[in-house]
Amino acid sequence: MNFSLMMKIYRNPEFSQWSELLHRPAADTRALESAVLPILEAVKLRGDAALREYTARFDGVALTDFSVSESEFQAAEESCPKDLKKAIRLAQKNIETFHRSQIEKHEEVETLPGVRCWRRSVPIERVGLYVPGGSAPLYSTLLMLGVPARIAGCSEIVVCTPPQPDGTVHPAILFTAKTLGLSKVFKVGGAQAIAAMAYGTESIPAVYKIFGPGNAYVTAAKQLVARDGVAIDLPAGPSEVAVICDATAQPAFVAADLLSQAEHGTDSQVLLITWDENTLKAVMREVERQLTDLPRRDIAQKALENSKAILVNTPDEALQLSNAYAPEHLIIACADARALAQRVTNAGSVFIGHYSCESAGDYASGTNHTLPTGGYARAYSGVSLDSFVKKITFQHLSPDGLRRLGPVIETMAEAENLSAHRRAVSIRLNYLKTNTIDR
Ligand SMILES: NC(=O)c1ccc[n+]([C@@H]2O[C@H](COP(=O)([O-])OP(=O)(O)OC[C@H]3O[C@@H](n4cnc5c(N)ncnc54)[C@H](O)[C@@H]3O)[C@@H](O)[C@H]2O)c1
Ligand SMILES: N[C@H](CO)Cc1c[nH]c[nH+]1
Ligand SMILES: [Zn+2]
Repeated sequence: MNFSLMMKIYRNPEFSQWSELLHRPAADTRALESAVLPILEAVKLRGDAALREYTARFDGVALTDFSVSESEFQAAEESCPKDLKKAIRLAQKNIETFHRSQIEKHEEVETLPGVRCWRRSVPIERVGLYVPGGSAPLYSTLLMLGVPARIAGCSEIVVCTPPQPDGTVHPAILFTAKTLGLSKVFKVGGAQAIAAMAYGTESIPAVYKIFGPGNAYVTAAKQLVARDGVAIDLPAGPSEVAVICDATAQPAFVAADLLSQAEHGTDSQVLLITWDENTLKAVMREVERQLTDLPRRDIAQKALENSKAILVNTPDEALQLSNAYAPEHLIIACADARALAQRVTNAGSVFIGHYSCESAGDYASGTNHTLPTGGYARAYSGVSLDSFVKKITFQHLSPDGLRRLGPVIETMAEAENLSAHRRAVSIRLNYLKTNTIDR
């Protein structure tokens, strides 16, 4: 058994090797941009006609109508297995519970007597949700995006997802959409779907913010349309997991977790970090064993080639490494997992202890699975209720409030040489004193 062929093993790496450890297989941004820009331009200029061409080219389907009809929703509901429907409903309930808990109470505060400030969360009216469907129909992503969009109160919710080779959408995606009360579902995927939601076409309405993960084309398209003023959620690219484990971990559990993200795509990356050599060896053996009967073995195997098993000296070093890497998902499978979790500074979502598998967060624990990848977890959060609202600030100054604050504003405006700013105050203060407008 030669597992070093799958995942590169690093034993007690020097600090000088860290940049290699933290490296992710980078997409060729230039090549991606030159593939994606013409798609965006074509959809912007030619709307549905361009969508038809790209859908034929990339998805192999000739479609005349992109919108999912009522009879297709009906057929999907009938063909979706009962136990799957039940599972989707339970996951939806948990995701709802967790995201409802994010509703903020905004307090009104008086910063000075007569000067009151407050904030209100206002839903983004038009949002577009991208549900990946290239290599797997990720209906769970629709739950992760649709539930908070609904709770936030977004009034127009557009869903785009690639058609299957027979021109339909996977029944689980349509059942989920129906359960969430989302009826605007379009059979368009890839960069062309992002362009359609950004610029609008004859059949697909333009939105103000685009959400959802996807492959490199989708992620590049989101970043490019953002230059045209459409908001995007976050860079959610190829899936990743880092597992920090000690000798108390079950190697079979850890291997299953690593493979669960490796099977997403050949560009996924997984990291094993431990200070126990025997555990490292046992996990690697398990990975090799479990790989043999994995239906998506070829994909996972390729992803493992990008992946690393790292033997560190101490738990401290494990955490430092993980914080520097900023994984999308971090599993801490250690005896004192909760204490270690307190010291996580960079990660999308953290799974604590031997029974908190990452798939729980992918589907049904309640947390959101749309998370920052590629190191963006250093500065970005995953999708949450906040992602679907704007927080508008309000203030009200009474005459007394302005009397108190006015001189401060005048002084500050003067120091910036902005006399119109100053006048906006002085003209009012003078009016309060003399009841006349000073010209
Ligand atoms: N970070 C997260 O939160 C998160 C969550 C779920 C999934 N993911 C990731 O999402 C990705 C899903 O990717 P996918 O490919 O399965 O589905 P996808 O829906 O993102 O992409 C499929 C589309 O790509 C387009 N496409 C295919 N080949 C093309 C080409 N040569 N040129 C231009 N466009 C092309 C097609 O139009 C197709 O419809 C995976 O990498 C997975 O790891 C990430
Ligand atoms: N792990 C993915 C996020 O990186 C989400 C997902 C959807 N289905 C299964 N997994
Ligand atoms: Zn997953």
